[in-house]
Amino acid sequence: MQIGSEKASSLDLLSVVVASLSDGYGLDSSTGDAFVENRLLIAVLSIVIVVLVGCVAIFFVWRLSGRKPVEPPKPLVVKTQMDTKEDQGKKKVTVFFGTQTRTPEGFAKALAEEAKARYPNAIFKVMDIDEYATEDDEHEENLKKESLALFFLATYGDGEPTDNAARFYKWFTEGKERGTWLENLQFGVFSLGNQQYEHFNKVWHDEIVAVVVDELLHEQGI
Ligand SMILES: Cc1cc2nc3c(=O)[nH]c(=O)nc-3n(C[C@H](O)[C@H](O)[C@H](O)COP(=O)(O)O)c2cc1C
Repeated sequence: MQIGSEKASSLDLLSVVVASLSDGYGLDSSTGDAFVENRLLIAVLSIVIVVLVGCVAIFFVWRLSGRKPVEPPKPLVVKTQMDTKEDQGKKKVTVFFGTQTRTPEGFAKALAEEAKARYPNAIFKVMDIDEYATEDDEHEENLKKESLALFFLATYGDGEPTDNAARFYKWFTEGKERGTWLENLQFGVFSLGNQQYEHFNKVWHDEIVAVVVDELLHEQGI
């Protein structure tokens, strides 16, 4: 079988090898050169591919090792105890939430986070209003120590407070005879409701849950 010495393809080489095996022919010198050249080419290509694969692998390892592990969101620390030493002298803000399915809690936490970033010298506590006091007397005792309180209160049922705010609401609205005792308290009340409800943000006497709290805070604070 004749094979051009200059341009022997892999196919040609293969057929020579097969022929030499079956017919006992040996490779002539030119075919041998082409074979050596192709082997060299394959070896170079193999090295290039191995180097490329290695580079890609090193790149991915480097990317993965450089990437910071995803940190879970830090829970907002809810302080229930009085000031620690480092807190003393700082403005204290308590953000209460009255909620059924946590929407007001989300707002309260978002506000506290934003405010913390803006006012690093203030201390923000986010508080489930139901956990503010175990006994009714504690409500008064604790509220007297507040200087700035924010309330996020949702309206439910026929314009009623949420379950977790019911106890505070009852205590607060039934204690009108307390007179003026919150004069040092600055406060803000945010009402959460839905206009699609007949009693949009309303309780008896056409008052809003949050408005009731707001009005009473005014009454008892001024
Ligand atoms: C069963 C139910 C009753 C509600 N009743 C009232 C209502 O009487 N007046 C009102 O303004 N909003 C009402 N809302 C709307 C909620 O106050 C509002 O969706 C609020 O954001 C819910 O907060 P949450 O995450 O604490 O449930 C009611 C919602 C539900 C699901």
